Parts: sequence; C-alpha cells; structure tokens
Amino acid sequence: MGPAQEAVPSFIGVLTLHRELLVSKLKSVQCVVDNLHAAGFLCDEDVEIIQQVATKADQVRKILEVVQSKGEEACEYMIFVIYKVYDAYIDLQPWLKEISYRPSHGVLGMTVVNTDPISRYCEKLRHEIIRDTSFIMSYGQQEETRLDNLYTDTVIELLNDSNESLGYLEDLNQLLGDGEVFNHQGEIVYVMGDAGVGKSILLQKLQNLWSKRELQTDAIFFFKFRCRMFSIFKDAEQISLRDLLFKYNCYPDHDPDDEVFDYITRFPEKVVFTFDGYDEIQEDLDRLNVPEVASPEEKSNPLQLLVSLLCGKLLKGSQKVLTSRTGTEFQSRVIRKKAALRGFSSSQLKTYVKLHFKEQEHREQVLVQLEASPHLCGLCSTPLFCWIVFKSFWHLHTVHDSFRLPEASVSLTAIFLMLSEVFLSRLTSPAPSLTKKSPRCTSDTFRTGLRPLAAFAKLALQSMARGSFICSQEEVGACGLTDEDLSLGFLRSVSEFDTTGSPATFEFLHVTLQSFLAAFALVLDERSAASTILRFFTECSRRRKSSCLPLSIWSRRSSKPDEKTPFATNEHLQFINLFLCGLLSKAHIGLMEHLVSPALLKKKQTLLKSYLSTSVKSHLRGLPHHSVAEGKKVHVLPNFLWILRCVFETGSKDIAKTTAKGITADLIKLGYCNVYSGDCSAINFVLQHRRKLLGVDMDNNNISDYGVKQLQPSFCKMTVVRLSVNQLSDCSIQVLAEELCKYKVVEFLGLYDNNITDAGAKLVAQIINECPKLRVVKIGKNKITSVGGCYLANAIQKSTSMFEVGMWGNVIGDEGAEAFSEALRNHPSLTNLSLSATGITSKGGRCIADALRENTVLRIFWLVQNELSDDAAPHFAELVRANTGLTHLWLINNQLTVDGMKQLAEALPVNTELKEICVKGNQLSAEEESQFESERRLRFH
Ligand SMILES: Nc1ncnc2c1ncn2[C@@H]1O[C@H](COP(=O)(O)OP(=O)(O)OP(=O)(O)O)[C@@H](O)[C@H]1O
Repeated sequence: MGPAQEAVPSFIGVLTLHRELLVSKLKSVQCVVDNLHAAGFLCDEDVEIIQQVATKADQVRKILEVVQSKGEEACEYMIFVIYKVYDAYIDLQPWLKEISYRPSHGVLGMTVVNTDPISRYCEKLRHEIIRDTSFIMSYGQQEETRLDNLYTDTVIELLNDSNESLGYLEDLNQLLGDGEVFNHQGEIVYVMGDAGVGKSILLQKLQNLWSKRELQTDAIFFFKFRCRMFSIFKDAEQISLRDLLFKYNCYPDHDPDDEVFDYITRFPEKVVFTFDGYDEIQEDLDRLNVPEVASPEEKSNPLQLLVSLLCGKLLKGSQKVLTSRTGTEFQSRVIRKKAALRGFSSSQLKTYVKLHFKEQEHREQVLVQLEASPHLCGLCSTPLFCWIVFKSFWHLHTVHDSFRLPEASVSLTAIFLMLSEVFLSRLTSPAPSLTKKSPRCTSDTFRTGLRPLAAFAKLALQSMARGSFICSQEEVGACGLTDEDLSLGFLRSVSEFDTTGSPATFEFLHVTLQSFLAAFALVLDERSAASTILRFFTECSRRRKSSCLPLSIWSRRSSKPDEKTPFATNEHLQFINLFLCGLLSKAHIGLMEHLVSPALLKKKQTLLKSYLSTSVKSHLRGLPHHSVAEGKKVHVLPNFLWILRCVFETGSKDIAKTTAKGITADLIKLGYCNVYSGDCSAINFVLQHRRKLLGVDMDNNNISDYGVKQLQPSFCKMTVVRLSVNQLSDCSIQVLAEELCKYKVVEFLGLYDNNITDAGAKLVAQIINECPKLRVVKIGKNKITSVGGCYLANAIQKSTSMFEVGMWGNVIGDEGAEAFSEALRNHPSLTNLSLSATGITSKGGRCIADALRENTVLRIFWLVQNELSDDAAPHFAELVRANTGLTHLWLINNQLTVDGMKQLAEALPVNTELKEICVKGNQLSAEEESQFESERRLRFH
C-alpha cells in the first residue's frame, strides 16, 4: 500500500481495543472531562452524569462510552489531551508510544488546557528550574554562559562507607541509580569534593537534566535548596514543610484543595531533593538537641525540618542528593551511596579548553602553554581555578593583547589577584577595542580600585568572622559600597532567599573569593594590632580537625569540643590563612606595598613567618611516630596538608627548610589526605629541601599524572613511592622510570588501582631491572594483560632483591602464568606473590605448581579467584608433598571439586611447613566440605 492509501487509524477502535488499560491507568479524570467539555464534545448533562459515578474507574468507563458515541473526532481529541498533558498522564505515555500516536493536523490546532493541579505544578517546577539552571553565572552577572555550552564532565569516584573506591561514574544517571549503593536503608546520595571542584554545578546539571526530562527518574517533583539558606532564619522562626517546599521553590497555582502537597506526602518516592553545601550550615546538626519532626503538618524550625528530611523522618522514600566539602562529618547511617568529585582529568581539561576558547588559534596556544606546566594543569584540574585562569587570561588578552597564561609556578593567591585585577580594571579600562590596546599595569589597577577593594575585603572579613556567607543590604552599605561598586563583580545579589519582599541579600561570587578578600582585609588593616592577622590560624587550631581518614578511623577520632562550631568544616578559614601567606609572600609584596605602608607589611610578614616556622615545628614534633619495617613512620594529620599549602604560598625557602627538617621520620604517610594534583608542587617545594632519604606514602589521593610530574624532582630521595589509587596513567610511570632508575634508591613501589597498561608495565619492569634495592612492587588492579605480565615476570626472574609482588586483578592469563612460573623457579628472594584474579586456568596453574616445586623461598602464594579446576589439583598436591617451605596457599574462589580437594587433603600430612590452604568458595556443598574436617589445614572459612 502506497503512502497515499495508508490507513487512517480508527480512534474509536483504538479506545475499544485499549479500554482495559485506559480504565486502569487514566488517573486525572477531571482534566479530560474539562477539556472535552470546553471543546464541545461533552455537554453539561454528560459532565453531570460522569461526575455522579462513584469510582474513578467507572468514570473512565463512562467517559469512553460517551466519547465513542460522539465519533472519531471526539475520540482523537481525548487521546490528544492525554498526549498534551504529559505529567498528568505519565503512566499512559508508553501506551501512546506503543500505538505510535502522532497528532493529526486537524487536532493540533485545538486547545488543551491542563486543569490537573499536580501535573500543572510539575510543569511549573520544570519551567522554573529550566530558567534557573540554563546559565552558569559569570563575572558580576554581566556575562552569562549557557550551561550546555560549558558544562564538562568531571571525574566522579564512587566510594563505599569506608571511603574506599568502587570505581568511577560513567553517566550522571548512575548517581541516582541503584548501582554501588552500600546502605539500602539510607536515602541520601552524598557528594563530596574540595572547594570549587564543581559540586554546585553538578547539582545544577542534574536539575537541568530533570527539567528537560533527560534524567532517568520517575520523580515528578524536584526541590532544590542551598544549605546556606538555612542560616538566614531566626532561631525562633517556625515554618511548615509545605511552606519550606513551596516558598523556596514555587507555589502551585489554582490548587484550592491542596492536592499537590497531599500528593507529595502520599508519594514521597516521586520527589528528588538537592541540598547544596552542607558544610555551610552554621549549626552543628548533631548537637541540635531537638526532636526531629515527624508530621508534615507541624510547624517547626527550618533546620529541624532539614534534619527530618535528611533522616527520612519526613517524606520517607524521597531521594536526596546532598553536597559537601570533603572532610565534613556526616552521619553515615543515612547515606545510601557516596561519590567524590575529583575535578577534570587531562582529557576533560582539553574538552573544557575547547568549549572555552572558540578560536582554534587560542585553543592551541592555551593547550601548548598548559602542556608546558604540570603545576598549572594541576591547579586547573579544579574547575573553579581553571575558570578563573581562563576568564582572566581572556580578559587580559582582550584588553592588553598579551596571550600568556600565568607563569609555571603560579600560586593560588596569584590566580585570585588576577581575578581581582580583572574586576577592578572595569574602573579604569575603556571597553576593549580591537585596534587600541593599553599596556597592563597591575599596581595602577589596584591603586585605583583600592577603595572598593578595601570595602569588599572588609565586608568579606566581617561576614566570615560572623560565620556567614550572606550579607544584608545594610552591611553592604555600612562598608561604603555603592551601586557602581556592586557591578564590579565581587558580589552578586541572591533573590532565592528573598521571599518576604525584604531588602536584597548578597553573597560573594564564590566562597573561596570571600576567603581571599577576608585575607586581603587582614593585610590592609592598619588599625588593629599586626598580630590580628593570625586570628584564623588560632581559630583553626582550636577547632576540631576535619578528617580525611577512612570513616572507620574517623568516627573513632571525632571528639567534639564544647563550643558552638560555626561551620561543619573550617576550610573557609584555612583558605584565609593560605591567601594571607600568599599576599605577604615575596612574590606579591611589591604589589602590596602600593596599598599598605611598607613598614607595616614588613612587620606582618615577619610575624607570619615566625608563626609558621614555630607551628610547623611543633606540629611535626607532636605527631605520633611508629616503628615499621621501613623505619620510623609518621602518619600526618590532614591539617599538615594545609601547612604545606601555606608554606608553598609563602614561597619562603627558609620555612620550607624548617618543614623538611622537622620531618624526622623515615616514612611519611599522607594516605587518604585528600591531596590533589595541585598540591604536589607544595609537597615538592618542601621535599626539595630535605637532605636525607624519605619514604612517601600518598596512597588513596587524587594526584593524577599532573601531580607525579610536579613531584619529579623529589623522586631522587624517595625510598618508598606509594601512589596507589591515584588515577595514574602510563605517563606517570614514564616519569617514575626516568627518575627512579637514575637514583636507584627505591625499595617499595606501590601503584595498585591506577590506569597502567602494558606500556606502563614495561616501564615498571625496567625499574625492577635497574633498581637493585627494590623489594616490593604492588601493581594490582591496573589494565595489564599477558604482554605486560610477561615483561614483569621476566624482570622479576632476573631480580635478586624482589621480596613481594602483587598482581591482583590484571588479566595476564595462562601466558602470563607461564612467564611467572619461569620467574618462580629457583627465585632467590621472592617470598610473597599474588596472582589472584588474573584469569589463570588449570593450564597456567599446573605450570606454576610444577615450577614452585623448585622454589624454596616463596612463603605466601595467592591464586584466589582464578579458574583452576581439578585438572590442576594433582600438580598442587605434588607441590604440597614437595614441602618446599610454602606456608600459605590461597586457592579461594576457584573451581575445584571434591576430587581435587581429596588430592590436596591426602598430600597435606606429608607437608610440615604449610600452615593452611584456603579453599573457600570452590565447587563443594556444605556436606562435601564437612568430609574434610579431619584435615584442619584445609580451610573452608
Ligand atoms: N563540570 C563543570 N563544567 C564546567 N565548569 C565547571 C564545572 N564545575 C565547576 N565549574 C566552574 O567552576 C565554578 C565553581 O564550581 P562550583 O561552585 O560548582 O564549585 P563547588 O564545588 O560547589 O565549590 P564550593 O564547595 O566552594 O562551594 C563554577 O562556577 C563553574 O564556572
């Protein structure tokens, strides 16, 4: 049949055919009736008859009956109403797809009005959220960029409740999904990350996707909150849940019977909440000694409502995404799943460059300059810093015609100074023109802008000292800021908290900018005693230490002080200290002398240096030391990272030397310390001044290839290099191979759970070959195949120092196993080897077992989670009989059956050395396992 003769569907027939489904799924009867009536397909009497019917299902039956009696057009219009009023008939949308419904030309011209309050409200919410989330705010609200044009994926790591990695998120939809959930009772998806890493933007993206129906969720309501909002309520203020939801999002229209709120309370699983910036709450919620609210009707303090929502006492079953700075304490029993934002990877950074710079020439220049500076790349892996660098750089290029990114060793202070220069240059520079470009004079720009800058700085300090991120109109005025000043860009007005018609409130463009300005105020202050600059150092050391240790350790360590603690973390204050160090550093003193008297500056600088030196010494002296195989070990506290950052920001070699000298241990552990790639320059800055060798354990951080490149000059001193779980690729191994092979002092190389491939394995093999002191290599859970496995095995075979090797999770298969069997034969030193989860079958297992009979050194051997069947059993039985000195054999999770097990059990009595063979998880039933009870060294548990 040609298109011209294509059959027009009979809508009467469609309604008859699908009558049963329509009766069960068409919920919002009133909206269909209203529209059919308004379009003239139902008369008043029809409506009356339908309304007299008792149940909804019978009402639908009646409607169908009446509509079908009115003919094709009425039936088509009814289907069109279902199609148009999407949210009210969400359950029928798959049906429309199934019948391939396309509105005809005739029906498209007809009006449909959504009279269903619930779906009308959903539409309104979607509309409002789309409006609020489509743009990323930029300089002083003068410039806005579409979210879709700039949003770039970042690295999002999923964690378990002990903060151990569960892998990486591939799609934002996975965030709300059921994968990697570790607590099915919890309802919160907890997203953590450092300052400026993109937590708020991630929520904005989720909200935007939902509003465009691009987020895979059944939720028809989405309520977004910023936690700092809860600070604006007075202590005694009471509010109902209804008001909290609607006032700070939007109110339903024409809902006299409160159907929307009623629906929300009946179906909370249809609601998603986002709460941004839990760390910004100024109350310690654990200490809020008030009962949680259990009734949605009850009015109560907004913080109580928040606690009740988060704990599931209110709207139980709703989904909640909560963001917070890393290290913020939060009750883990309510967390369902956890994610940590790690910033841009190198390929994501390249994508961001492309989105930012439209012209090919600029893009290339930026990429070349970034390539040359791993330190700058490290900083730029934090989206906020990257945005500041790119924006400022673009501005300076437009106005002054220079196209160079900041120099290679740029500090964070320099980046924020650059941002301030851009803001202040609005006071002096004419609109950029393509023909005439003025020379750049930073000190002039700051001198001219000193009045507003000092006023912003004062405001930032005042509100930070009060523990607030929000400033009132009066406070802004009291600091002497004019409307013109407000347009510079440091501050932005916030309308969302402003529902009572009260005067506008303001916040700084970003919290870290507020910290920077607060530090500026401390430097500019000529009235207070010079020692006032140290007030936040004192404050931070008084406060409880936020921790980055795994949660199990964390909860044991968290002792709560008695005083009221204004923020959940003290990071904002730590940033003030950091910027203070930068502003008083040698690098910036020249600029600051244009703004403050040189004598006062000198005084403040001396004071700060002496404070830092003393506190570094006492901090390091106070840390507990332990004796381990590698010597004396010290596990630093997270605060140490802030000390290192401050030392780097000062640029003072003297303080760096003092710090390096203060590390008296042989091994320093910075594991789980939230070190990101940008920090590695600071670590390197200090380690450069260390004379003695040092072991450095940086496992479980966010170092990446950029970080390793920054650490390059320090590897010559490192006896222990532990970089497991740090997103390293083969590029990092290239750097390690060059450095470690040059200096040959390395004894321990930890590279577990990174992205190392066979090329990286070849380089590790080179390190094994060339470093005679190397005893331990942990390279499990990478992407190494049989090719890389053979490189490593060959190197191990030649080594006379290797003591322990971990290959867990690299699929080297039987080919790799054969290479390892050659390495094991007569090996003089290898004592502990793991080839677990490496895809070895009986073939490879047989080779290894035979070779091991000629090895009298290996003590512990792991072959867990492989594919060994009974074919391999006689060979392992022979190995056991050979009594080589092996003390532990791990064969958990293989495919041995009773037969194989019998052979092992029979061999065991001959052996005097083996303490146990662990065989849990093989192919035996519980009864079969009990047959082997007499041989206790065969462990099934
Ligand atoms: N995924 C991203 N794509 C593009 N730009 C981003 C992204 N994430 C963050 N940014 C940029 O970085 C800036 C800071 O990000 P954001 O405010 O989300 O950080 P944050 O983690 O919430 O910081 P804080 O904890 O200090 O509030 C954004 O305004 C935006 O310019």
